[in-house]
Amino acid sequence: MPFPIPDIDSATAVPSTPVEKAPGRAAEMHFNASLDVALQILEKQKSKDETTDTEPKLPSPRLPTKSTRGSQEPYLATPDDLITDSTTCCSSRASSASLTEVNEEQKNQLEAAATNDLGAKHAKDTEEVTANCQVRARIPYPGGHFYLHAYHTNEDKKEHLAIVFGDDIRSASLEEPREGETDMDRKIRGASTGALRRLVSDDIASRSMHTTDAANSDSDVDQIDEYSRCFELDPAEVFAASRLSVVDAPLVRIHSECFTGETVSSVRCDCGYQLAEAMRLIQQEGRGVIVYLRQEGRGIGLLEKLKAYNLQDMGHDTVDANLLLNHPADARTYGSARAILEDLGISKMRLLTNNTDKIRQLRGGRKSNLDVVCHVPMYPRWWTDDSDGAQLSYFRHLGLKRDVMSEADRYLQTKAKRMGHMLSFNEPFSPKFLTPRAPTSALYTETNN
Ligand SMILES: Nc1nc2c(ncn2[C@@H]2O[C@H](COP(=O)(O)OP(=O)(O)OP(=O)(O)O)[C@@H](O)[C@H]2O)c(=O)[nH]1
Repeated sequence: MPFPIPDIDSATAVPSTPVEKAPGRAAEMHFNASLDVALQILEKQKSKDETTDTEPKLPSPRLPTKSTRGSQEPYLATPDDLITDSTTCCSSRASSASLTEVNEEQKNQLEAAATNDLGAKHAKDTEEVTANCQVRARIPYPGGHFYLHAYHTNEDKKEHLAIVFGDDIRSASLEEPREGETDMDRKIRGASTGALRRLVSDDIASRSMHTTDAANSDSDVDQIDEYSRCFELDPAEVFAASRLSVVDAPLVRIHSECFTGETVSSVRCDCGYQLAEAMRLIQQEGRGVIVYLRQEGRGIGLLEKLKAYNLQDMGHDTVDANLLLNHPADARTYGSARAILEDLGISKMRLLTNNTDKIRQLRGGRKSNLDVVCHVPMYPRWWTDDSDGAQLSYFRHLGLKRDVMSEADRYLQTKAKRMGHMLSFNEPFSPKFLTPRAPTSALYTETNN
């Protein structure tokens, strides 16, 4: 069920403060801001320790700095380490008793650092990004097939991907002729040849298929009422959003790489589930795109994400763990995603997400002509229905009853509380908090007409 997008500027918990700076300078500012915050935290912790030493303390994490790495001697960082060694691993700079005891005030400081990060990130994302599809190949999938598109962009050196359902969604850059290439060369990279080439080129030139009116029949009134009530939205708006067709505004998911969640089925997060669910929903409609960005660990990379996991095991949530490692809470940008969607001829979309920052960034940017007409929430199915066969493997890993808050639930709760994600929770965690299940089946069957 798609939703009109609420007022995300006021709803989000992570405010956006645009910073008019060049990317390099922005990164430097981020580093300095984070360093300042870490220093302040250490100073505060030190003076607190000197004045009130009555509170019981958790054991302090002992992280080696560059000078002691390799020795068996445990080492506790001092503020001096923070200023003298800017090349040392971030975690060593932030290590102190404060890692295990981040109080409210410190949390606010970390939050402020996160805000600076977001401003810097938005400034960076105004750079013009172009995407070039290198190859397209058909991938058999239960119930049909999709086309995997591998892209190069001028933003980084990674191979970003587009998982495309629907034969009519074509990449303009892939179809462009390359100097000296034969028909066989074109076939090998998945571009069209002969008569098909002319057809596809005409199609790409007109892109007329994206302007068809919505044509679905009545939606389920009860479900619309339920959603309107739950999210305090105007039922008329919800109804209008539910009538958008797959041709007019296809389902799109912008997904960020998560090796742990997707490849080794970790249930510390909901990433693996979300990818599978997005593929299921889009395949059900028969048309849509998943842009798969190689922004592992919200852009900090797998290695740093694993360090963040260890901090989480010491009691920090995903946001604080990133900040304590001197990374932004979320380092991702969406310039490549915008460029890929534009290359695929997608101008309007229903975005599968709960993330307000993602919506804002997709709509923003200097060159963006993209229209996110509504968002389709990604509720974890295990909140509402644990009998769905499609999710069996997930539940096998999860192995939990619904009244227990899993690690993935905690991860989702942090996203809602601290990152402005549109997910609702009741406290304390109990089955009562369950949000009504998205009435996707009824709606998506209708839009298939
Ligand atoms: N740094 C860090 N990244 C994580 C962690 N858990 C998952 N990720 C990464 O988070 C990214 C997915 O982002 P999420 O915040 O879960 O979701 P989202 O894409 O922002 O929002 P939705 O569109 O609503 O799913 C992937 O790149 C994961 O690798 C973690 O604990 N720390």
